[in-house]
Amino acid sequence: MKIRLDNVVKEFETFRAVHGVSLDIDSGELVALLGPSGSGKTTILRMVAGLEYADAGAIYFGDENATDIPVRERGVGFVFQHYALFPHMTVGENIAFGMKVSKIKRSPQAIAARVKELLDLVQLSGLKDRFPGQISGGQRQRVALARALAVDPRVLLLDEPFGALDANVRRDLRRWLRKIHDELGITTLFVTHDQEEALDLADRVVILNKGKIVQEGTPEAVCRSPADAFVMNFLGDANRLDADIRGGKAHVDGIAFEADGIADGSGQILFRPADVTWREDGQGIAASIVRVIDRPDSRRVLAMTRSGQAVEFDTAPEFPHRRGDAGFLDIRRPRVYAAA
Ligand SMILES: Nc1ncnc2c1ncn2[C@@H]1O[C@H](COP(=O)(O)OP(=O)(O)OP(=O)(O)O)[C@@H](O)[C@H]1O
Repeated sequence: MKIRLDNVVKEFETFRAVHGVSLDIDSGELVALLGPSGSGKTTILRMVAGLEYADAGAIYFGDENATDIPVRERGVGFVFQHYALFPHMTVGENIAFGMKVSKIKRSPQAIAARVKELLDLVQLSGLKDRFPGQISGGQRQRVALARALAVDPRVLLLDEPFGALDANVRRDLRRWLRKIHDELGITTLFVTHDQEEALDLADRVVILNKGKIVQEGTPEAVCRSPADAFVMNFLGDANRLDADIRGGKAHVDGIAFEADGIADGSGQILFRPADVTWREDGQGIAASIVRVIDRPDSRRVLAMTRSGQAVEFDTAPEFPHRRGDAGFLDIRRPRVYAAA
C-alpha cells in the first residue's frame, strides 16, 4: 500500500508541530522518520495512523483519501515503545486479541493457526502460554509486532519500538525486523531519534527538524551528501570551523577550501573526526594537541587550531603524539555551508 502525505499541517493550540509535510512512501518500502526530540516524528506517525487529525493537507492510502477515515478502518498495525501488552493475557491470547474483536470473523481454529504462524515468524514458538511479565523486554516487543501483524495490516507503524531496550538487544531486533519486513513486504513507517537505527534499517531516511523535512534519501545519500549543517551534525560527530567565504573559497586559518556556489560572507566547514589526518609536514591547518583519549579500537585526539577552534579526530591506537605536540590537520571531505 502506497502512502502519500500532501502538505500536512498539525497545530497544538498556538504551536505548529508539523509545517506542511509532503512525503511519498512506496508500497513495500521501509521508511524511517528521523529527527531530534520534538521534531514532529510521532505527530506525523499518529496522523498516518488516524490517532491525530491533520489541520490541513491530506493523507492518501493508495488512491484513497484516508484523511477522515477513522483509525479502526485504516488497516494499520502499530508497535509503540510503551504500547504495553495486556498483562493478564498470555502471549498467545495477546496475539489473538485483534482477530477476536475484528469485524472479519475467523473461526477459533483459524485464529489458533494464525497465532502459531505468527509465533513462528517472530521466533517465539515456545512462549505461547507465558504472560508478558514472564518474558524479556525484547521478547515483549516481538509479541507486540506479532499482535500488530495478526490482523493483516496494510501499513505498519512503529514508534521507537526498541527505544526502551539495551543497545545489543536493539541491534539484534532491528536486523530481525528488517528480515521480517523483507519476507512480508508491508509498507512500514518507523520513527526513531537514533541515527544508527535509521541508517541500519531503512530503505529511505526522512530527516525532520522543527516540524519540517530537511532531507530525504537513501542512507547512502543522506550520509554522503548531507543537505545542510543540521543534517551533517545530526547524523554523526562533526567538527565545525568558522570560515570566511570569498570568491568561491572558504578560508580557515590561512587555508582555502573549495566553496563553489556559496555567497561571500561568513560560513562554516564541517567534517567528520575520521576524515582528519595529523601531519607534521606543514600541510593543513596548524594546530596543537590538547588531549588524547583511548578507545577500544582507536584514539580520539582533541586539538586546537591557532585561532583557538577545537577539532577532534580519530587515529589508530598507535598514534604516538601527546598533549602539547604541534602539527597540522589535513582535512578530507570538508563540507562548506553558509553560516546558519
Ligand atoms: N498533544 C499535544 N499537545 C501539545 N503539544 C504537543 C502535543 N503532542 C505533541 N506536541 C508538541 O509537538 C511537537 C512535536 O512532538 P512529537 O511528539 O511529534 O515529536 P517527536 O519528534 O516525536 O519527539 P520525541 O522523539 O521526543 O518523541 C513537540 O514540541 C511537542 O511538545
